[in-house]
Amino acid sequence: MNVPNAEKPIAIHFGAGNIGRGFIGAVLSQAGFHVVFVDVQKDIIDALNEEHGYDLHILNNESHTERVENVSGVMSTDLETIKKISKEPVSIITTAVGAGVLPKVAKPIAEIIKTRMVDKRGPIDIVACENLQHATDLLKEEIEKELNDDECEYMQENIGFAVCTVDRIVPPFESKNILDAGVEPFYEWTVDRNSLKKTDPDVTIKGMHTTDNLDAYVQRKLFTLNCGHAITSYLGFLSHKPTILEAIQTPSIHSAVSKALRESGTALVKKHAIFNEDDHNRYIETTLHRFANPHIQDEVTRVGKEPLRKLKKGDRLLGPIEMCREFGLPREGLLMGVAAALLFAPKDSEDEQVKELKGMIEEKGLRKVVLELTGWEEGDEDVEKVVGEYEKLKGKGFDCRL
Ligand SMILES: NC(=O)C1=CN([C@@H]2O[C@H](COP(=O)(O)OP(=O)(O)OC[C@H]3O[C@@H](n4cnc5c(N)ncnc54)[C@H](O)[C@@H]3O)[C@@H](O)[C@H]2O)C=CC1
Ligand SMILES: O=P(O)(O)OC[C@H]1O[C@](O)(CO)[C@@H](O)[C@@H]1O
Repeated sequence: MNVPNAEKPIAIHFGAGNIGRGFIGAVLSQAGFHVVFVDVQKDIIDALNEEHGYDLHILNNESHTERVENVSGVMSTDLETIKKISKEPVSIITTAVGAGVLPKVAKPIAEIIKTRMVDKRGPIDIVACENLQHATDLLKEEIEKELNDDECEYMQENIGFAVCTVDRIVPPFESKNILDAGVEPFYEWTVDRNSLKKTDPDVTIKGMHTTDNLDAYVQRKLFTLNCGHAITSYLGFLSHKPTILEAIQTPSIHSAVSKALRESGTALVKKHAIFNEDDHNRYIETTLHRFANPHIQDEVTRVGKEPLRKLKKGDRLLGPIEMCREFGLPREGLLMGVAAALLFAPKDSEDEQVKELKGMIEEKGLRKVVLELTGWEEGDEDVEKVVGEYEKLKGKGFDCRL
C-alpha cells in the first residue's frame, strides 16, 4: 500500500477481524482518523487497499448499514511500510487480534516505537482491545523485550499504554463483500483515562469512553457479558443447541445463566462502590436481552472456544467465583458453569484447547484438573461442588436435571 496522505491523523489497528472492522476500526474512522489495518490475511489487506471502505450491518429490527471510510491495510510482515507509516501523524495504536496473538504483534509495534524515537516524534497511545484483564500491560511487557534500554526510556516517556474493556458482539458475518461486518447495535469501549498521553494531533474519540475506575468496568464486563455468554454456550452445547439464541431461548438455560449473573453481580456491587444493585440488575437484563437478539447467528462453538483460556484464574468463570469467595457469597450457579465448561467437547473440534482439556481430564482425573485450574485446596467445598455438578451433567445432561 501507499502511505496514506497525511490530511487526517492516523490510527494503526492490528487485527482486521470482527472486532477490528466491526467495532474499533469503525469507531476510529468515525472519529476522523485514517485507519491503517495491519493483518496477516492478504485477501483482507488487498480488499482494504482496493475499496478503502466497507459497510457495517447493524443487526436489529430496523437493520441498516453504516459506511466506514478512510481505511487501508498493510501486511504485518511488511515492516518497511509499517515504519514509513509511523513517521506520519499517528496518534493511537490499537489491537484486536486475540489474547494469544498479542506477543506476535509486539515486534511490529516495537519497530514503530524505534522509528518514532529516531525521528523524534511525539507521544502516542497504545490500547489492546482483547477479552483479557490487563491485556495492554501484557503487550507492553512483550514490546519491552524487543527494545534496548534507551528505547525503553523513550517508550516510558512517550507511549501511553492504556488498559481497556471492549464490548460489542460481532460474530462472523456472511456477505458478498469480505470486508463488511455484522454488528449488534450496543457498544461500549472504556479506556483507562490516567494512562493516556497528550498526543499530536490529540483527537477526541467519540465512542471511546474514558474512566478513572477501569478495573471495575473490566470486571463488570468480563464477569457479566463474557461470563453469561460462556455459560450460555456451554449449557447450549450440552443441550444440543447450536446457537446462543437457541440456547438462551431455552427456559432452563436462561434461568441458570441469570442465576450465575446475579451471583457475580452481588459480588461486583459489593466490591466496587461505583456500581449499585438496581443499575447492575438492569445491566444483567440488557446483557441477557443482547444474547437473545434474533438477528444474530452466533454459534455456541465460537463463543465457548478455547475453554482453558476461559477457565484461567481471574477470567470470566473463576474471576467472579473468587470474588464471591472473598465475600462469602453464594456461587452455586457459577460453579455449575465451571462444570459445564469442563464438559465442552464438540465432536471433531479443531480447537486445540478442547482437545487439551479432554486429554487432561482423561489423564489426571477430574478432581486433579479442578485443583490445578483453581488453585484451591484438596477438600475445598467448591471443588466438591464442581465435581458433583460435572458428574450430574455428564450423567443426565442439562435439561433433565431441572
Ligand atoms: N467478536 C467479538 O464479538 C468480540 C471479540 N473481542 C475480542 O477481540 C479480539 C479479536 O476478536 P475477533 O475480532 O472476534 O477475532 P477475529 O479472529 O475475527 O480477528 C482477529 C484478527 O487478527 C488477525 N491476526 C492474527 N494474527 C495476527 C498478527 N500476527 N498480526 C496482525 N493481525 C493478526 C487475524 O487474521 C484476524 O483478522 C479477541 O481478543 C476477542 O476476545 C472482544 C469483544 C467482542
Ligand atoms: O472472544 P472470546 O474471549 O473467545 O469470547 C467470546 C466472547 O467475546 C465476545 O466475542 C464479545 O465480548 C462474545 O461474543 C463472547 O463473550
